Amino acid sequence: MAEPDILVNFDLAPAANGFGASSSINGIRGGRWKDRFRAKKRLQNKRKPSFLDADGNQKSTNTKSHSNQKSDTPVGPDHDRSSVGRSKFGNEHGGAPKPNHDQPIISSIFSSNPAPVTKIEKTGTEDSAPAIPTNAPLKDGSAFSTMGLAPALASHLVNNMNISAPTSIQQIAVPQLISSDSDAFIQAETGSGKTLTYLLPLVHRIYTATLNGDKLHRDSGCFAVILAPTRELGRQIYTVLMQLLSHPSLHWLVPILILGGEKKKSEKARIRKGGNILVATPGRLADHLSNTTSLNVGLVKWLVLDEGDRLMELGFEETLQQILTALNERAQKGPSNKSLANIGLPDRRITVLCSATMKASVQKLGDMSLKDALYLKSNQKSEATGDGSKSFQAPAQLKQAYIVSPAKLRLVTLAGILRRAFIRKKEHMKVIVFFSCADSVDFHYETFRKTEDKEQDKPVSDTSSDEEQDEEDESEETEVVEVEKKKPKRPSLAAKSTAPLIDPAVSLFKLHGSLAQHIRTTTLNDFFHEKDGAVLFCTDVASRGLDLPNVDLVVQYDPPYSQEDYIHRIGRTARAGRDGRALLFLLPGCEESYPSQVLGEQHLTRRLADEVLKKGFGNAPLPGVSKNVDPSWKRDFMPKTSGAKWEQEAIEFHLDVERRVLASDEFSNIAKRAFQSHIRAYATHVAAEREIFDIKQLHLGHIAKSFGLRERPGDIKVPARGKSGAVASSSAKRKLDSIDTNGDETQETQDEEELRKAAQMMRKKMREHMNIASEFNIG
Ligand SMILES: Nc1ncnc2c1ncn2[C@@H]1O[C@H](COP(=O)(O)OP(=O)(O)OP(=O)(O)O)[C@@H](O)[C@H]1O
Repeated sequence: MAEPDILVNFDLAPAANGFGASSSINGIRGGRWKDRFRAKKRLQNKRKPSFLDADGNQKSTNTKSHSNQKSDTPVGPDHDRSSVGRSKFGNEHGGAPKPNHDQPIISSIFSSNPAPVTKIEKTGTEDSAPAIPTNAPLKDGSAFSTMGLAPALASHLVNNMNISAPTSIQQIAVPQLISSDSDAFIQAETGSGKTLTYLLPLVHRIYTATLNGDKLHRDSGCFAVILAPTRELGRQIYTVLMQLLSHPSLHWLVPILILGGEKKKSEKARIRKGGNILVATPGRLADHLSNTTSLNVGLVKWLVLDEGDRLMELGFEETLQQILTALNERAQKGPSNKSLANIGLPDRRITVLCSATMKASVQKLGDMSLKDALYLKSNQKSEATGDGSKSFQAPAQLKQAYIVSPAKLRLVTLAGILRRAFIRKKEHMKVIVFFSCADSVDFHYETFRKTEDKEQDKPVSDTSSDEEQDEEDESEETEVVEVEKKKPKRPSLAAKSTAPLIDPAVSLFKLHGSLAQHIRTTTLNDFFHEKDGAVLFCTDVASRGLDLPNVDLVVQYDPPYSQEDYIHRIGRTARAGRDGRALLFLLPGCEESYPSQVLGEQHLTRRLADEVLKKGFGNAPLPGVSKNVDPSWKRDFMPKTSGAKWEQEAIEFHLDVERRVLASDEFSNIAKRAFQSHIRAYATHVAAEREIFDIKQLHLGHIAKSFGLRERPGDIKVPARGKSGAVASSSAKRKLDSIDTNGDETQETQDEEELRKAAQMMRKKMREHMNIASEFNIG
């Protein structure tokens, strides 16, 4: 955990006069923990009591004047202090102050914010002309009918699927995969139609094989296996496959979908009936290969590994190896149906690996599964790079931007962006916002849906984990696509609400790996079909492969964990030649180097935080924000600002969230969990990026503020999961306490060596926390 900040946030006696500090220690306010650490040491040596300012910064007590103090705690001494949430810093009688950790920290979101460290050279506007799309269907006269596809299939695409011309990768790869029996690695931009790129050749070849030989049936055997890393992606591939197979000449070809989280019994029944193309997640397929004798894979001629790098990242390497071994063993026994030999299917099993990005894990998977593979790559040139040679290029028409927002302004900035987005364009518009962890998704969902209406959707229960890890759980009432069609109508189980704080007409959804599978499925389905404006708050569970229509904007509220994740997240917009915008949130300071150091190949423009807030809050009053905030609150806690309407509106918005957190144990617990998980997730950035996402630079007080929390970070008691309302003493808090009170760790020296050791120790502790994967709810 981010103990460094806690070093100064703990166990420091408040000042005799809560408003008495005119300056921070040695002029240091906020800033790096190291500086505050040193300041604290110096102060301890002088044995002077000190206290925290409203932002969790340390203040000395040796001055009574507060004339120079920036109005962080705009609370006058004569104000009534009895209300919940009022500041009670100080001791009116001037006696020795006692630490009072029960008191919340009240501060303005607009004060004490660190300024950006980089110069603003070029700012972006939302209205500049889009570049020529690089993942669009070709307009050079290319047609599916000239690519070697069976005429029935080519006309089916045009007439029934509304797909008239191939994309660049389709034009390159489809003919090669039709004519060659080589393995292949397909790499092309997000949204460039890779799914059809591998489905078309294999469906074509199975189809033409049946023209040459006996009619095949669903129980003739399985010819192709397609593996997807997530259930959502598996379902999506299955849907595209169903559309392709809906052609009358292909009705006999039966696809089967087998996914983690689904009922194994019903899957077994479907496998027994037979199917020719299997779409699966790896864990569940491996399970069936071991336990379902009726699964006939002796004839498998294609193995497709979609989102190959993600399959590896999720730890499926061993499972994939098992699958490959099982397929090899059964193939060696020869086709189980002799009459199928020599009908035109490939002699050997073809493996196709697919990804929008190329990284070491994909290469490893390639080494494991491919032999003399063709490397099939889109040759669409990006204006940005000119030669199309970059391996991490986003579609050229996708407008990428970033915003440097101080921690305390993050929440209102997000609100401003979302409001603005729907003021500009309402109908059909969809926005996806990525968060680092499930708890943060939950908090922001609760924040923006702002229900005081008890009838509104209840919090959804957390019953299953991300991806496939909970595949053994058969207790869930989940259905596969075939069954869904027959279900009687019932109220949707989607994690969906209205979003009055954005726009009353906008629907808000949330998606993460801790939601039960049936809720995930329904949520995605409802978001997909939403006709009006919609916002999806999600984790990276929605970053790969998902093809959701009309997504105009992708916001990365928390930065991604790798360059590849960045590309995949933003790739949820600007698909198949459409426009799209992406916005990345960064904190002032070392994070500002992220675009140049990590995303060098991308072209991000910078948007100004002030501009965003002005646009989001400057027009109409927020419809959902309570205007019944106690006027004395406003008097006490709304600092003197420039007086601009947008500032006042933003402050009202934030105060309203804080008020709701204070007023509800349930919401407060959600906020605390989110804060804790957010910090922990932050510490999991890859080692190479740790200087950019440096946990030691985080100002925990400010981060807590962005979760509507007023407690000092070290006083935040994170409730035990699952026991609503019950607040358990968090282990994190104990550990943090021990850092502050353990003399071995804090008393001795002020020199650099000591500091270095402290930093090392804290990093180690962080890693220990991080290893307890279940403790923080990422996914
Ligand atoms: N030739 C085409 N013309 C128009 N639309 C197409 C064409 N091919 C595919 N599409 C559409 O483009 C969208 C993206 O396709 P797909 O999901 O296969 O992309 P992808 O390259 O796999 O993306 P990602 O890398 O994000 O997984 C889908 O809506 C699909 O229907």
